[in-house]
Amino acid sequence: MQPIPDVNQRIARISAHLHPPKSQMEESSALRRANCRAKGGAPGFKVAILGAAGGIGQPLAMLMKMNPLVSVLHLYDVVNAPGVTADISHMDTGAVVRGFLGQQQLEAALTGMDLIIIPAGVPRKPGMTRDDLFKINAGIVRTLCEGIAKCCPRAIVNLISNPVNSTVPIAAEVFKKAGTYDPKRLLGVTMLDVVRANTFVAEVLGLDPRDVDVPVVGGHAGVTILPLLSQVKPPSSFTQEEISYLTDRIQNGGTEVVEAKAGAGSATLSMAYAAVKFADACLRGLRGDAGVIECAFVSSQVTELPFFASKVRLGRNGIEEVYSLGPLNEYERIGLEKAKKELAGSIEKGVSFIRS
Ligand SMILES: NC(=O)C1=CN([C@@H]2O[C@H](COP(=O)(O)OP(=O)(O)OC[C@H]3O[C@@H](n4cnc5c(N)ncnc54)[C@H](O)[C@@H]3O)[C@@H](O)[C@H]2O)C=CC1
Ligand SMILES: O=C([O-])CC(=O)C(=O)O
Repeated sequence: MQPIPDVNQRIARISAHLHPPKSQMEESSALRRANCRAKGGAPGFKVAILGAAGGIGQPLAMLMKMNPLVSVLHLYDVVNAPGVTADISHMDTGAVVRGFLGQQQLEAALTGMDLIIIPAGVPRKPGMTRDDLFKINAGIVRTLCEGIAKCCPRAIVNLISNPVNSTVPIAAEVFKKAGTYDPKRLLGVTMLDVVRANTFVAEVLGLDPRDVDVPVVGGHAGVTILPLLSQVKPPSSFTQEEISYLTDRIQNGGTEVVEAKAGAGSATLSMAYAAVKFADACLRGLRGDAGVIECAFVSSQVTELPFFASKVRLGRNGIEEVYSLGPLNEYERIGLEKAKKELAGSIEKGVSFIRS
């Protein structure tokens, strides 16, 4: 049982809350309250979301607040972070929530974190490719990663901002430049491709999606998204028509949502779900759980390309093992060649953004 604080201590605490020092007065009341409630020593991991007020960021923050592995949740954005923080902080779950607004609070948001999740940046509108986002998102990712290199270089980074095929190489180059790069700790989030593949394959097979596991390799844009239907669990066979339909639907799942939202953005809710599924796997790995395996876009020797998405085993140091692709059929081998060709250009574009 917690010891009951004596009356003087309680009055002092209430007084500090009502009359905070000037620096705290200048912060929003949401930040002040979250700070008052900080528990410090609670078990669990410290997680920061960068871009927490956005379409993905908000449901992601809500779901991470519900995750029992999280003890501290930092919500950073360049707009509306105090509002989202005040809102999320009222949920009666364990994690202590703190908000951080604007570049001048980035370092405070990052310091001490175990896991950083980055959904910051602009989304697509109909007619755009993910690569069309490079112009704006490349600079955003660079700035945020410079902060990570300075304040929490040992944190695991889950990068969601598009184009993932280029933003992950950008992050790697920023970390290399700062002398902090650890390829085991940088993961591009491709989980939504797996989530979609499980859903669409389950629909075709008449199964519960929770019982289906589809490896999706390559990258996270169009033909670089390569579902390996020959390796679906439970083992299943498909007609050529089903294979063409499923491959096309999985590769264009993002565009399906962008078009349905008709200018109001891209996938946010399914992405938040996928991001939490992936972050939870990273945290279970950090905790030391055995056999945590998910697909992600990572530094890789599986092909001749420096980055590639495939199954990885997550552990106390981030990525413990990157798995090879396993046996591919002829259709998948052709798909792999197409994927590699496009990926090579996207990776190079990211690398040269920092080097040149
Ligand atoms: N990897 C994946 O599977 C997926 C990736 N995405 C990508 O995620 C990104 C975010 O998408 P949405 O949340 O829908 O966009 P959004 O526009 O709703 O939210 C983005 C948030 O980032 C914030 N932001 C902008 N610059 C920032 C900076 N310098 N520092 C911190 N925060 C900053 C904005 O203020 C905004 O709150 C997009 O690039 C999108 O393409 C989206 C879906 C799936
Ligand atoms: O399609 C987009 O622009 C967003 C995204 O990456 C996805 O939903 O897979």
